[in-house]
Amino acid sequence: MPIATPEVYAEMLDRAKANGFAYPAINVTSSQTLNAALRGFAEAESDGIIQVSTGGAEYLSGPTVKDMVTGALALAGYARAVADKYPVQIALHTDHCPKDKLAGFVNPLLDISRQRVAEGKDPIFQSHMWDGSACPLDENLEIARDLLAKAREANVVLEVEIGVVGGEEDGVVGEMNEKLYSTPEDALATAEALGVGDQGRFLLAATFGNVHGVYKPGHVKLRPSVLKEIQDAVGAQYGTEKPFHLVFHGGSGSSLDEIREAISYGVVKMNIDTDTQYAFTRPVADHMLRKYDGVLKVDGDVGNKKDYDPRAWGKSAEAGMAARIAQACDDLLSAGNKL
Ligand SMILES: O=C(CO)COP(=O)(O)O
Ligand SMILES: O=C[C@H](O)COP(=O)(O)O
Ligand SMILES: [Zn+2]
Ligand SMILES: [Zn+2]
Repeated sequence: MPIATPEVYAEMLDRAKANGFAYPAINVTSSQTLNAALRGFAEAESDGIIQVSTGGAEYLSGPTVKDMVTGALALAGYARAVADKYPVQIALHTDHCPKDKLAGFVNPLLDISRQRVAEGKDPIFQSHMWDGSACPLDENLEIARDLLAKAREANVVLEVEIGVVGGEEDGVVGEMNEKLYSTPEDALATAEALGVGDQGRFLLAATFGNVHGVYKPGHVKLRPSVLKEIQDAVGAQYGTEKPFHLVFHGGSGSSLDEIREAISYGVVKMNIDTDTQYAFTRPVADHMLRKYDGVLKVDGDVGNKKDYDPRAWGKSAEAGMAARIAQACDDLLSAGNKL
């Protein structure tokens, strides 16, 4: 299938909310992890979302080049070419973009998409995330308002974050405090600033103890009921049930109960990175340890080209990651549910 058009993406998101399921949103950083994600979605017969972080985009441009726009465009171009071969709908998204990176990432990408849409083409990415969680809420929402207007012109969905996601993001470890839980007041302010879909389509990452990375139990507690409080408060004010399309960050390591409860409150997208990173690398570790005398030139020997060919371990890595994604599709009830 071609990459989801804005119309198809809108239908995907609305179907998920109406039918009580969510899409895994998988972070990718290379053609291999992208191919693994496509394979995982196809094997689960699930539509899905593939996303790239600012660090991922920088890496994709070449680790010495470090240009986020170049890397993001390269990833999208590659995805557009290969996604055609899979029987599922895939939307492309860019992950957390803080204020100091807007000018070098989301703004130029939105400009390119606006230009394309003016020429009658589809946008490059179907959605972008603005992460204003480090700003005061007023400023976060003011920037979100501007971006939502630009995104609307580009036929792009905007994801915004209220509250804070803990753990690691681009190597920076965030604080663990009460800000990890969004409040109904934050959500009401969001609806006031951005509407409830009438000023342009947006996704809301309202936090409920979400953390990037996987930690030992007891670190922070996920409280999905925070999402219900938010939907109920804003729903009562605007006379709609579950007004927000919600995003669950830090999906790795979450229990099935937490996931299913969150979905029941209107989560339509769950981000997964750490678990799929591990699922990719685990088979590589196995390969290197089992075949160390093939991948290394031990004691002056010549090694084994068949073992150190990057495709040999790359294929196992991709299979491992694809299986974890198929698992996520089962957990999120998107498996077997494609458009
Ligand atoms: O939220 C995420 C990306 O935005 C992913 O979080 P995890 O790495 O904890 O799965
Ligand atoms: O933001 C969280 C995702 O796990 C992306 O991670 P990254 O910023 O290290 O690419
Ligand atoms: Zn954040
Ligand atoms: Zn996140």
